[in-house]
Amino acid sequence: MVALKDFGVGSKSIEERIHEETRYLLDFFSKKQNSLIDASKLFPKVASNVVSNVIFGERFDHEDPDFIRLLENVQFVIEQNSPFRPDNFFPILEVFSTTNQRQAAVERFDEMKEYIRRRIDKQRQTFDPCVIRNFLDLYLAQEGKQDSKISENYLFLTILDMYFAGTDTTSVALQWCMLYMLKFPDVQLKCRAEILEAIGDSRLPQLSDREDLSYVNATLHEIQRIATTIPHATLEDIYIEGKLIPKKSVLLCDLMSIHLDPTVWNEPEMFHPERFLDDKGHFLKRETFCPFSLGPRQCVGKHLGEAELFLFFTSLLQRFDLIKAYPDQTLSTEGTQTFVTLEPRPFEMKFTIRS
Ligand code: HEM
Repeated sequence: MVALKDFGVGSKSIEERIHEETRYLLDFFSKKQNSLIDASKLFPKVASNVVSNVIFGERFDHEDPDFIRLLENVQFVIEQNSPFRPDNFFPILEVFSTTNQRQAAVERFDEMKEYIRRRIDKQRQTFDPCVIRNFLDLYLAQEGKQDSKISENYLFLTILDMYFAGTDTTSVALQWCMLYMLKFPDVQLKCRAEILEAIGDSRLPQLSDREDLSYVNATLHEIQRIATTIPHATLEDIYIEGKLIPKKSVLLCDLMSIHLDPTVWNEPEMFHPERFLDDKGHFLKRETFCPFSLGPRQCVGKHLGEAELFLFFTSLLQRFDLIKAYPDQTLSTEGTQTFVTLEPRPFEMKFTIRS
């Protein structure tokens, strides 16, 4: 995980990996002009494909049966082990969970392991220790060494963790981005104007463009004030302000209490990208903005997540008008707390090539 902290693992940069997925998306939306798109179905595949690219060194076609099965298995195993299952809160309910379910989770996990094992074997044939191409190569590079830190089981669990932590969070953040652009077309116009002025439309946006896009940056930060949370478990009894938190408790950090604190933010319920701009219109960093949490256990995928949001958001606005599915469509900005993230209510939208 430490090696992955900036996800610059391998010969391809984060930017190249995200650009590969971006090109697919741009092509997909160009072909689907004026069709209704359900963002909640598309963006999980987009986000997990970037994770796939980090792990396996290449993206999958969205219809590839191996990719679909891999995602189904990841989802199934995660749901079976979720700290949010009712039987985690009320252990008595465990008597109702069937052996079949547990057995099915074990079988899915084994199937996934088998798939990853096949990929490792395939990769072994072209492996060159001097050229680390992706996460699996990192594993191959230290396989069999005496001081090796990654066992095969650790590798499987880490891959599961990456799909789990890197899919829902990024996909939900992208869905919020779309929703806010539909809801606030004036902000959408301002973002696009800034993108076209700084970059034009003959090349894809790059991470180095970030400093020239203060308003876009401010808008992304403002959208991300609607935060996501991911749980931790305590390894031992701990005391916080005299209160005992017993060993093995699942802890959630309520980031929204920081992002919506009226003593910190003026009218926190209002969508107002300008709060992240200074008097001169330059991007303004705010210490109380922490969608990736804080401290040693903050999100290890922070740089990857930020890069994905920036590159997908700017590339889509550069090419397309994001428009409501129906002119009188009402869009709620109230979220639903599902699993670990606050998701927008399902909505459809259209992408038309910029007028
Ligand atoms: C917009 C996108 C993302 C957001 C908002 C986000 C947010 C978070 C948050 C709030 C945490 C909990 C930190 C804590 O409890 O202190 C977390 C943990 C984590 N995230 Fe992310 N994340 C995003 C993308 C990603 C990506 C793309 C990956 C990797 C592929 C990733 C991997 C992880 C992992 C492995 C952890 C657990 C870290 C630990 O427990 O030490 N995240 N993330």
